[in-house]
Amino acid sequence: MLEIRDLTIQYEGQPPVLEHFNLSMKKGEIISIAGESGSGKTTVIRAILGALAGGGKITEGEILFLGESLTEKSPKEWRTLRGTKISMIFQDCGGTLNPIRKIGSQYVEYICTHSRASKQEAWNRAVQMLKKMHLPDGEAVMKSYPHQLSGGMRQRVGIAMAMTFQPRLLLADEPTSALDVTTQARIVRQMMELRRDYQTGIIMVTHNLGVAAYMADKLLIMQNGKVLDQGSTEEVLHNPKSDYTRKLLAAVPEMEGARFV
Ligand SMILES: Nc1ncnc2c1ncn2[C@@H]1O[C@H](COP(=O)(O)OP(=O)(O)OP(=O)(O)O)[C@@H](O)[C@H]1O
Repeated sequence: MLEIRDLTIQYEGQPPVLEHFNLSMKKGEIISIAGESGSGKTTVIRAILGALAGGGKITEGEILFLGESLTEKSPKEWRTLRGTKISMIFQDCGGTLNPIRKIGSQYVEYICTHSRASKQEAWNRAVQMLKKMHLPDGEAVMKSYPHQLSGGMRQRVGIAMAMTFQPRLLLADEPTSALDVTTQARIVRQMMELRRDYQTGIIMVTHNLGVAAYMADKLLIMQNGKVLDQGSTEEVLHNPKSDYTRKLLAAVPEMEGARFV
């Protein structure tokens, strides 16, 4: 479904921040990218999204999604893909909601921008998605302002929005890092339910190897723009090739059972 070949990315006037990056992803797969701050994790997913920050450029390589080259797409074509076939969630999706507008009006607008749904259809669709994310009273959430919800609830609204069009690929940048452990665990389980129900593939960037180990089929460990370890989660956890991965693993206090940090 997604093939990244030999991808190299540079920000203006700097040496490459990502070098010869490769990744192959099947439908419905969950891939985690872990590694220290500044290793290039966010750059990878922003490149897939066609939204590299300030002056970031792909200088080599290509990204193929559903057999088509993304790197050859115009910004307009890329925008069409975003929000329907490829979606993204952030560390604090709630923070991207407008604080002075109710969730309902923002969610309905989002659906109407990306489809031909009427406002009523969009409202119903939104409530249904909120229910899917186990928000107890979707109607009440729709009538709330973002600040009236907890961080975990806002994050679930963000994930519900991102999943509305049942994208083939969900890019998640530290989706649980800002939350307490119990809420993290709940959101991790809910993301896995979404994969099960919609066969959405997920690429998740995380500092948290516990979350990565629990969720991912494949694991990539990065440092300084390079991939040090890559393979099935089992393989990387039990037979790491690099000293850096071994060090990261030794620093995870507990990875079994329901503990994610
Ligand atoms: N807009 C930018 N302009 C210049 N350099 C940038 C920009 N964004 C990122 N970089 C550089 O690219 C490198 C990789 O950054 P990136 O954000 O991809 O790392 P990361 O692994 O996601 O880190 P973190 O875990 O802190 O988010 C870093 O050296 C960073 O300084």
